[in-house]
Amino acid sequence: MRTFRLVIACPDRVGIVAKVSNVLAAYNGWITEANHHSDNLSNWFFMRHEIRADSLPFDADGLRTAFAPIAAEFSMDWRVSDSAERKKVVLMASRESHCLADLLHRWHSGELDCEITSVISNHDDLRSMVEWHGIAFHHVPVDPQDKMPAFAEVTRLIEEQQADCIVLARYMQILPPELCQRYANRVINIHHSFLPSFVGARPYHQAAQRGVKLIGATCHYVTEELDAGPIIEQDVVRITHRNNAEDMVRLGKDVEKMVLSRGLRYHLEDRVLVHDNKTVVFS
Ligand SMILES: Nc1nc2c(c(=O)[nH]1)N[C@@H](CN(C=O)c1ccc(C(=O)N[C@@H](CCC(=O)O)C(=O)O)cc1)CN2
Repeated sequence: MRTFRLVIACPDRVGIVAKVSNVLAAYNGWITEANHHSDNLSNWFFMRHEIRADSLPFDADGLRTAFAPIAAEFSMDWRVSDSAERKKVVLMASRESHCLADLLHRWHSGELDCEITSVISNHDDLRSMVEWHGIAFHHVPVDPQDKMPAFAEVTRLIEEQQADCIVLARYMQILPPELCQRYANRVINIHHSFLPSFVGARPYHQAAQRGVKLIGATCHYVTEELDAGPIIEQDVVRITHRNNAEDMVRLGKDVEKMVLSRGLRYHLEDRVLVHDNKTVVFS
C-alpha cells in the first residue's frame, strides 16, 4: 500500500502529538504506523507517521504545504517522503565482495525496494558480478598521491545519477570532507567492528590482539571523522580463544552483511532520524 512518511524532530514540549494527529485527522489522514520518542538527554522529540496516501485529498507536496505551518510553530526539522518513489542508490566497493554481493542479491530478489543506479569501485575485480545484475559498473581508481581527481569523478557520477543515498559496501577509501558534507546523513558505511571499538583499518586483527569474546559490525552514516558518524545498526557474534584473526574475518562477514542490509532498509524506509551525532531508529 502506498503511504506518505512524515518524519519529525523538534524541541520537546506538551501538545506535539495532539497537534500532528489532529492536523492529519482534519484531512481524514489514515495513520497506519505511529512512532514517538521523547529524548530526555537532548530534550528533543522524535516522531514518524505513515499515512495511507489514498486517505488524503492531496499528494505528498500537498501534505508538505498543509503541514508547513505546524512545523514552523514547533520549530520542527521534518520531511515527507512517498513510499512510491524508490530511492536512487549508488553502491561503492573495493575488492571485498561479500557485502556488495549480499546487497545485489537482496535487490535482485526484490527484498530491497530501491533503484541501484550504479556501482563505483576503485578496483575492477567486481565488474562481472555487478554487470551480471544488469547494473552499470564504474571503475574509478584512486591515486594515493593525489586522490582528488578520483573523488571529483565519484562526485560527478553521483550527481549525474541524482543519487539519494550512497552505500560504502566495504569501500576502503576515506571520503574527502566535501563529499561527506554534501551528502550528510546519506552516505552509509559498514565498519567491521562493534564501534567505538577498533576504528580504522584491520579491526579483526586488532580484536584478535585484544582477546575479545565478541566481534561485531556497525552500520553508520559517514562523516569527516573516520568511523565516528551516527550509528544506524549494530550486531555481534561470539568468538573464543580458539578463533584467530582469519576465523574472525570469516565469522564477521555474516554479521556485516546482516547489519548493512538492515541499516540500508531502515534508511530506505525513512526510519532513521539523526540528532547530535546519534540516531533514533523506528525499526
Ligand atoms: N570520511 C570517511 N570515509 C570513510 C569512512 C568514514 O567513516 N569517514 N569509513 C570508511 C570505511 N573504513 C572502515 O570501515 C575504512 C576504509 C579505509 C581506511 C583507510 O585507511 N584507507 C586508506 C587506503 C587503504 C587502501 O588503499 O587500501 C586511505 O584512504 O588512505 C580506513 C577505514 C570508508 N571511508
